[in-house]
Amino acid sequence: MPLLVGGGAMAAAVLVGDPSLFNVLFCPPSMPRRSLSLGGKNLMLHQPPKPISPRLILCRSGAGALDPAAPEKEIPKVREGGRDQRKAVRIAWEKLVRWSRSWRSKAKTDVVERTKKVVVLGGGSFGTAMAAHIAGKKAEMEVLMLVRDEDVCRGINETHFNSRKYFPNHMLPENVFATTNARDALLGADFCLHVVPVQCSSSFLEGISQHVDPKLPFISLSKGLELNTLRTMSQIIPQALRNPRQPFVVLSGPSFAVELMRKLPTAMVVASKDKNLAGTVQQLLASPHLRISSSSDVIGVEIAGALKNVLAIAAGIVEGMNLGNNCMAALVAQGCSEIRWLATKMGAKATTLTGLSGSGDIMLTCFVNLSRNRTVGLRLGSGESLDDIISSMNQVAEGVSTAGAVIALAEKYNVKMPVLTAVARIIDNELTPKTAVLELMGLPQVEEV
Ligand SMILES: NC(=O)c1ccc[n+]([C@@H]2O[C@H](COP(=O)([O-])OP(=O)(O)OC[C@H]3O[C@@H](n4cnc5c(N)ncnc54)[C@H](O)[C@@H]3O)[C@@H](O)[C@H]2O)c1
Ligand SMILES: O=P(O)(O)OC[C@H](O)CO
Repeated sequence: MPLLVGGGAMAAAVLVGDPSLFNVLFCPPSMPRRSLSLGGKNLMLHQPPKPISPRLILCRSGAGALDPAAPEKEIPKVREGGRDQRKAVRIAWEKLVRWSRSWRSKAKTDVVERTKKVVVLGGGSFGTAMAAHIAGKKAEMEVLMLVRDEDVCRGINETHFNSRKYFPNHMLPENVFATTNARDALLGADFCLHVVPVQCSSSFLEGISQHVDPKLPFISLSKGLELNTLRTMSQIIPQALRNPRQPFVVLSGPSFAVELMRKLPTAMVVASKDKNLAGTVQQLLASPHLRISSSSDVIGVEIAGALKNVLAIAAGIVEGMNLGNNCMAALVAQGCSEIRWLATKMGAKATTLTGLSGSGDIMLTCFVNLSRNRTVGLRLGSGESLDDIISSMNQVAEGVSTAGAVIALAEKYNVKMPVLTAVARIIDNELTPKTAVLELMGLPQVEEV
């Protein structure tokens, strides 16, 4: 693949046709160059001295890629440089390793040691993946999933698979069990993971509240806003349980269930008003393939997690309409600003919005086809009706309901949110994707804020 040199060439490549035909790179003037005429324009070209391939950086991928026992492929040297420079880099790396080791030596492990039982509310895609993750931390720990479906329950207990809709190829650890009985599920639990879709969480929790210990810490993984009340999970859970003091943390960030299940490296954030509880849950969940940061910004993490699903629908629409990469980048950047405008007015910290639960999850959900919200958008953009899309899906896409709630919140906090409002209008079938794009492109050209 030829390599285009310099900004002029890059602009020219875009003008003359398909930029994907080129490796585009800025090179030092000392590199040998040749010129080429392309589409009537003279471009400077050269072949790279060595092939530059992502494979040199990402040697291995997939499940088990982090297994320390697996043989390491030799990484070819791709960078020339003086001995002093290499030494400086090595020293910087060694400093990082020492710092990391001293942290790890101080890290507490008592939470996992003293945890005997974890209950997981919700037997869907993410509930199953998180149950498997926690069970993998200690074989003696009981991880009990509360599910609705008797068949799913039997499948998990008898075959160790949740294969009816999810993960037919992933055997669950032996210490994962299931029940349909809320009392049995909650009895004696040390922690509770809440992984039920937002719109049905309140009624579900009201139905089981008599079995919930008022001191049981709730870890919420559900991402969304309740449609009519505009509540987040940190409001829904204590209200449904009629206990304003129910210990609560929210866990969010870029994390597709299937990748967690495959033990691929993942990073998330826990947020709680109770710093000790955030630290405790961090310890409970962190593993060699799951990094957990902590935060006190509950509203920031919740709003970012809820709104990224609506933005992912917008990104899918752009993809479905084949509007190109420029459009996608512009849309996602605008969406990030809209999320920041609303979230900061609601009290979120700007740093949260550029962290894992904000930018991290926005990148994952807007750009990766595994996202169900993006898939809804993609199908809307390709001309399918929302009813057809929803009736053919067997998993939740939280952004569909959250879209309506966002617009009500935007009004309440007096924030203009053109992209997210357009998504809500498309979902309400009041605007076609095409008209929405034309209207968004016609908005006043304003100063960037
Ligand atoms: N799947 C992921 O990769 C992922 C990652 C991070 C967060 N989440 C969040 O986790 C939450 C759950 O997502 P999921 O992927 O597990 O969804 P899912 O559609 O795979 O499963 C939903 C589960 O909730 C149960 N459920 C549905 N309605 C219910 C009701 N009325 N009462 C009780 N249970 C009910 C279903 O039986 C099912 O077990 C969502 O808020 C989602 O945004 C999902
Ligand atoms: O499949 P989605 O769109 O619900 O996204 C799943 C997770 O939220 C990704 O972090």
